[in-house]
Amino acid sequence: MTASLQISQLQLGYDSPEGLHTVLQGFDLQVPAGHIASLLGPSGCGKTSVLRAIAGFEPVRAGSIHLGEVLLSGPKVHLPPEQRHVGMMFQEYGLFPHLTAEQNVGFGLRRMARAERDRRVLELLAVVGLAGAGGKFPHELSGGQQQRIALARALAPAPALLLLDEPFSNLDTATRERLTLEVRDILRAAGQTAILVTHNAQEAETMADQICRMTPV
Ligand SMILES: Nc1ncnc2c1ncn2[C@@H]1O[C@H](COP(=O)(O)OP(=O)(O)OP(=O)(O)O)[C@@H](O)[C@H]1O
Repeated sequence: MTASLQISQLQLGYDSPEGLHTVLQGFDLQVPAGHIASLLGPSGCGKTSVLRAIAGFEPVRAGSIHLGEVLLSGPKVHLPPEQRHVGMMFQEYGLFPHLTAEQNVGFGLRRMARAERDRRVLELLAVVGLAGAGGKFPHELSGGQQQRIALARALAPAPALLLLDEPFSNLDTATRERLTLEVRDILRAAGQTAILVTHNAQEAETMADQICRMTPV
């Protein structure tokens, strides 16, 4: 079930030989359930680090991350990534090349009963407008189609929150603009809470209900 996100006074950093390299400090973000938020800012300001922290791949140095009522990360709390109900979609599509489109979409549903999984995969392929492409391999699909399959795969387990890290940056301008609108409509129709990372202001304005402008610390 889709959920709200609350990030309070988040601090993130990396250990270096000179000590802690702080990337982010006192960062707050509230995203109501069903909203699309965008993190917008120049390279290196910490956008990807915030997503990694939400997904559970980065420890938080201070502050907290709640998804609905659940504390994902906080002082002495770190829920493992697989227990967070957070989905992800990245710029490299990340599709498995040896699996068909429908096998890719069904990848996160392996624990479901076969019939239910098949039904969900067909439903998601239809949602992203690729109902007839389930048997194709990634190399038989265009970049835009691959990205739509990646979106279907990310949505299939019905994550509470979907993270999108520059998902359109490898695409040509026309495909990128079309897909931005399509993905926005799909997320809105699903009532999916989502966070989009981008350094493209126009993309952020097209997709998002709210924009969080970030600057390097
Ligand atoms: N694993 C790591 N170890 C050390 N430093 C890191 C690591 N990952 C990121 N950083 C540093 O953290 C800062 C923020 O990086 P991050 O990737 O979050 O920025 P970004 O805003 O997403 O940038 P971009 O738009 O280029 O992807 C940068 O200074 C980067 O060098």
